[in-house]
Amino acid sequence: MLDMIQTIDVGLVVLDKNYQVQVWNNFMETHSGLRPDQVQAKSLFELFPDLPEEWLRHKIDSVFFLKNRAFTTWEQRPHVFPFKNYRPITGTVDFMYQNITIIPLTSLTGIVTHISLIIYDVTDNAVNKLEAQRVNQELQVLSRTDKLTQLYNRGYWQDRLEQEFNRFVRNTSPCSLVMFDIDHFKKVNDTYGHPAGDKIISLVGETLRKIMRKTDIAGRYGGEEFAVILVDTDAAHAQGFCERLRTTIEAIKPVVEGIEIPFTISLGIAELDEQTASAKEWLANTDQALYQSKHGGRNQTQLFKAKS
Ligand SMILES: Nc1nc2c(ncn2[C@@H]2O[C@H](COP(=O)(O)OP(=O)(O)OP(=O)(O)O)[C@@H](O)[C@H]2O)c(=O)[nH]1
Repeated sequence: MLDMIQTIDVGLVVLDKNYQVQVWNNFMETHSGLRPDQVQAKSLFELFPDLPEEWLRHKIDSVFFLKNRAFTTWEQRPHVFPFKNYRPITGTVDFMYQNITIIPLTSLTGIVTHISLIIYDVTDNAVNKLEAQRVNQELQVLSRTDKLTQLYNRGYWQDRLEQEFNRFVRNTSPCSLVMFDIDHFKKVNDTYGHPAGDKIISLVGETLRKIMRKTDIAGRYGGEEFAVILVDTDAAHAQGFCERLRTTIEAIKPVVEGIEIPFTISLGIAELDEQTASAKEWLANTDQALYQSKHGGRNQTQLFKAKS
């Protein structure tokens, strides 16, 4: 029995009521560097001052008291014992991830005199799961990002528009929607080529990201059309934002492959109000304001006004 306990590939520690070590198997010796005779009858917390003492005492005490098993997982606490990780495949992490089971050891008279800690090395599982989570998160970001501008793509942005509309219905803090479009962009493509056009689109995305607030929700709505939800912003402040964006873009005069390509944008704004029945209507109102800017001579901002 003792031979078996010594050679199994999990850690086994038996503690008495004073947290003093009674059994310390090979696994524990190998990973801690402490021989059984060095730990025998010594308090676990003196041997390992870095252990999460209060938390572990609480767990162990409840096993003594309730006579039930307790478990801790690496998701709650990556490791309890600070053992180094030597596994070849998951060698990128420094510490061994651990799951621990705490088992009450009952005497013939039914009293819990000792508890046993079983320590499982779950580094491979943990690292694989963390890696899968990281990749999923990355995929999620990629699936909602427009490659050229690093803004949200149309699909994701439209979901956010619906969300903001529903939020407004609940708490009515002001919210404005801006749509804008690069003026005479067909001419830019036709004159300087599609790659130059792409550079201009990406430059607009970059400028927008610099000017907007972190809480604003910006997307590339179409080819050379952009949309921004200005959270907590009324029409007057949205107008200030639009003019800042418009004049900044007008002043850029980018040079693409040695040629200066000045360009401008036209913008439309609609502040959300109680008369707006849906996100779709909000978008249509904003588009109408943008249309007025185009027809008013471009390079300007127009505000949607509901017909009275
Ligand atoms: N380079 C590039 N061009 C695009 C992209 N998406 C759409 N376009 C082009 O954008 C142009 C849009 O042209 P129009 O809708 O006629 O509008 P416009 O020329 O900007 O004129 P106004 O909007 O009326 O000022 C078309 O030539 C499209 O081919 C893109 O991703 N890259």
